[in-house]
Amino acid sequence: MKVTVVGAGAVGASCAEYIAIKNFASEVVLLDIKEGYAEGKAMDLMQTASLNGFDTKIVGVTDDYSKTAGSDIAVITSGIPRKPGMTREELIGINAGIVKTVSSNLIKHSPNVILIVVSNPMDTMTYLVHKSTGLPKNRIIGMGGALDSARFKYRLAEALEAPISDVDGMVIGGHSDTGMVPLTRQATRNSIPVSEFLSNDRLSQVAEDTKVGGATLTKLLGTSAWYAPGAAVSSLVQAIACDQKKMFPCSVMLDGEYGLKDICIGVPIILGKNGIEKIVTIDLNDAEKAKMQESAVGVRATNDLLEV
Ligand SMILES: NC(=O)c1ccc[n+]([C@@H]2O[C@H](COP(=O)([O-])OP(=O)(O)OC[C@H]3O[C@@H](n4cnc5c(N)ncnc54)[C@H](O)[C@@H]3O)[C@@H](O)[C@H]2O)c1
Ligand SMILES: O=C(O)C[C@H](O)C(=O)O
Repeated sequence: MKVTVVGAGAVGASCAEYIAIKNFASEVVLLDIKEGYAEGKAMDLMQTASLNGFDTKIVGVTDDYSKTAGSDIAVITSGIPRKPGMTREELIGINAGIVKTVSSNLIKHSPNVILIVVSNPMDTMTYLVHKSTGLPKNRIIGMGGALDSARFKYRLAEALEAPISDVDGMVIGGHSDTGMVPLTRQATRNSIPVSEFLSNDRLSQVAEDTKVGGATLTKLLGTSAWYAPGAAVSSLVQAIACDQKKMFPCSVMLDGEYGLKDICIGVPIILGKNGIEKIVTIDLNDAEKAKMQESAVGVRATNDLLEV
């Protein structure tokens, strides 16, 4: 199993590290445009192999796509991150051009590749990859919901004063400060609805903290987060590589599901060796449906800024 990660910055390197530590891939190619940068990150990571006990070979290259040839899965993290006070949507001007070029280069050398889009604004970048590459829709997956759901579980566990392993929950909708839809009604602690333990106000607070999870970290760090994003991407890569048929909310092209068409937005999917094995439709109540539609309006407004 060969995996390419484009962008050897914070998220790309973290993602490569988690993939290696999980030890399911034979090779990870890390590619960056900055001369020597990916080579340096790859060498540093390889020097952790004997300490962390993995056999995955990590190779770094500077903008040489021939080294990515035959990749089964490629992750696109190239582009700029936001600074405190910015929205993800403000990154579109620079990142759209980068994501378009990178996805085209990847496909030239790996025609059967499954692409995972991470660069922000992620839902719109995923849409752009669909429109510019024409790849079958099962092979283009945007990563956002897996991360947002991990943050939701963190906030739920905090509110419940429970271990995170007791908690389950999912975030659907757009990967933006206002567009996320944390499914508080369906969240559970050991299969018991969390509403049995938390007041409506506390649950609303959990949802709001989840939605601004990325912005909160950006304010603290001066740039956006990388550990949880890297771990989330590595989980998606593993689900595909190991044909796990696991469910994650991901940004995928919809064709009528959830009443939406011609948009990439976060919904639950089953991930396996073919990429998207299935889009899962869950029963939402009227309030949740309205939030999803509102989220879609936001994503479409950003899509409208694309020149495709
Ligand atoms: N979807 C998500 O959940 C999620 C989570 C975290 C970060 N992000 C996004 O991921 C992106 C990367 O974040 P980061 O913190 O790793 O940024 P970073 O600046 O640390 O790394 C980005 C890297 O991309 C490289 N790059 C730029 N143009 C390139 C090109 N044409 N080809 C190859 N490499 C190129 C840069 O040299 C840099 O090393 C940002 O857009 C950020 O907003 C998304
Ligand atoms: O917040 C960001 O800009 C990066 C990423 O989308 C995140 O949620 O951490």
